[in-house]
Amino acid sequence: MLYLVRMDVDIPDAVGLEEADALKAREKAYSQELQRGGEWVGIWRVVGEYANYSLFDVDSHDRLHEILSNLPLFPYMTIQVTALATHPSAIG
Ligand SMILES: O=C(O)CC1=CCC(=O)O1
Repeated sequence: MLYLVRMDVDIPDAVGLEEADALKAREKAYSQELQRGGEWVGIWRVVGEYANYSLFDVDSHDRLHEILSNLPLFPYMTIQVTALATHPSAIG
């Protein structure tokens, strides 16, 4: 099942630079592990924003929720999920 996910990140100043850097490093490692495993198909920066669009290929809504809710930056994100179905004009 394919999902297009937009993540907007807003880390409050109260978190502090050191903690924010640690969270970002954990986020990167977590993301890259899931990319290597094939569930996180790709990630793109939204130009000019602290946000990304990501494509996930996972078995269930529950699995996507598990992945997203375990993101180290999850407490500081607004997340929008769009489930994708096959378009009738798609050739592949
Ligand atoms: O920087 C972001 O957009 C947040 C993020 C999600 C996965 C990752 O590595 O960074």
